Amino acid sequence: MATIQEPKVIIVGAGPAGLATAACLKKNSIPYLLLEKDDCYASMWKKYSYDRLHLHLDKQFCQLPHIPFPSSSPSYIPKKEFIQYLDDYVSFFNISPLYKRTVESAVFDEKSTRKWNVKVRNGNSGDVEEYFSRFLVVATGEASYPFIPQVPGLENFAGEAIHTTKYKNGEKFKGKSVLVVGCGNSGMEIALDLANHGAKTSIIVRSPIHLISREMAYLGLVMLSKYSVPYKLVDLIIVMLSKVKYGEISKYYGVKRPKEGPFASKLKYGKYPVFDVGTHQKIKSGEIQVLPAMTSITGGNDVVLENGKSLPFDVIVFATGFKRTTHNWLQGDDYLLNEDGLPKPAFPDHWKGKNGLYCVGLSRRGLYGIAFDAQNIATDINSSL
Ligand SMILES: Cc1cc2nc3c(=O)[nH]c(=O)nc-3n(C[C@H](O)[C@H](O)[C@H](O)COP(=O)(O)OP(=O)(O)OC[C@H]3O[C@@H](n4cnc5c(N)ncnc54)[C@H](O)[C@@H]3O)c2cc1C
Ligand SMILES: NC(=O)C1=CN([C@@H]2O[C@H](COP(=O)(O)OP(=O)(O)OC[C@H]3O[C@@H](n4cnc5c(N)ncnc54)[C@H](OP(=O)(O)O)[C@@H]3O)[C@@H](O)[C@H]2O)C=CC1
Ligand SMILES: O=C(O)C(=O)Cc1c[nH]c2ccccc12
Repeated sequence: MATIQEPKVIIVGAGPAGLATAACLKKNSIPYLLLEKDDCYASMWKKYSYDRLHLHLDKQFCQLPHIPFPSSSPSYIPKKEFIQYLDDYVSFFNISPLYKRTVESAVFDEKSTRKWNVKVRNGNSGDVEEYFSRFLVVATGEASYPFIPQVPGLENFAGEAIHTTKYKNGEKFKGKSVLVVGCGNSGMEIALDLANHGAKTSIIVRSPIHLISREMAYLGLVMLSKYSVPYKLVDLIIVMLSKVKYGEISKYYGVKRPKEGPFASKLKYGKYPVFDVGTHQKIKSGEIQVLPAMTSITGGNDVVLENGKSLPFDVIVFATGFKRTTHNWLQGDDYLLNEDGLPKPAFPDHWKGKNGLYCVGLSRRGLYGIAFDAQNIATDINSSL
């Protein structure tokens, strides 16, 4: 029986960030343990996202360390093909997460030689297991907890109310009156999918938004990553291109663009620009109705809006994003992560905490940011051994 080396590193979360970190540690022959609460890796992609999802950045900005996408892949990778890429990645690096293991506490013990003490609920047996390591990597994602706002009367809504993580496609909603709450990339693309499937679709837009094309995002990222063009100038160019293509958006959305540019808004406030993949045309044509914020639900199916109007719906899809729950289990970290589970240190030093604590995939730079973080973490741990 091979002796199981005590892991030098415990990685929490087997999404793309945890997988990338595992691969980079493996490249440095550093033993790790990868803990995952679900029954598979990349569950957000495999189980909790909708059918028509594509990577909305060019593939060169979405690959994980050491393995490029096949040259035959399209620029914007469909979900199924991205999952295949992850499957190949896991096989190549022989990554074996420990599944159904929810980390319930991680405590740093200065006096112990083993430093991080991680308690885990085994989803199969219900038992609490204990693991120890010198280093701990938080890879639990920006989108680890589906957020549904507290809407007065929601508990009595007579129709169906779901979060985007439960939405696959619009087939079963044909002919139904569906309200999408939230106009981020999930909400805008799901509204398009619903309209394409014959649902009577409305979407709530309550805050300023940036509407850009995938090509504009590509131009922005190339300017930033390859030519180090200052953010402010990139944002100025992107907003100008957006105005040329989409005009004054308040005419259709009832809101203006934010004062700060798309890249600045994303990095400072986590407000992502909306990549238009066809929704704008349906909003312009009136096929998708834009509504103001909702205030409550009354009388079974009626949604009350902030303009005082009340409209009946059969279905509500909450495209209201995600929160993090790191603060529920990570103890003793007063440096790296804030109450919202995001890094306090500014980029590019956001991935390294104290006492051997690291985070990966929390820099609001998507898969591109994951590759950056994972390689830095493995290099830093390697230099500490
Ligand atoms: C719908 C959607 C589309 C996206 N599209 C893109 C895109 O096109 N391009 C791009 O660059 N980025 C995109 N992103 C952003 C993000 O970069 C990627 O989704 C990527 O999957 C993030 O990977 P991750 O590993 O950081 O997080 P996740 O994929 O969320 O993985 C985190 C893992 O941690 C596990 N976990 C959480 N808490 C615990 C715990 N306490 N114990 C054990 N395990 C735990 C979860 O089960 C999960 O498997 C998208 C995000 C979403 C939600
Ligand atoms: N590759 C792709 O094609 C896709 C990528 N993504 C990515 O996944 C991540 C998550 O995106 P997404 O799921 O859209 O979540 P986001 O957090 O990006 O968007 C949430 C939206 O919900 C709105 N909202 C929240 N609460 C309310 C409320 N009470 N009433 C009305 N609106 C509300 C927010 O508006 P407000 O600003 O007013 O709070 C915001 O517009 C992002 O990084 C995104 O870029 C998502 C889908 C597709
Ligand atoms: O899609 C996401 O969640 C991402 O964070 C991908 C991403 C990386 N850099 C960006 C710049 C503008 C918009 C999205 C992204």
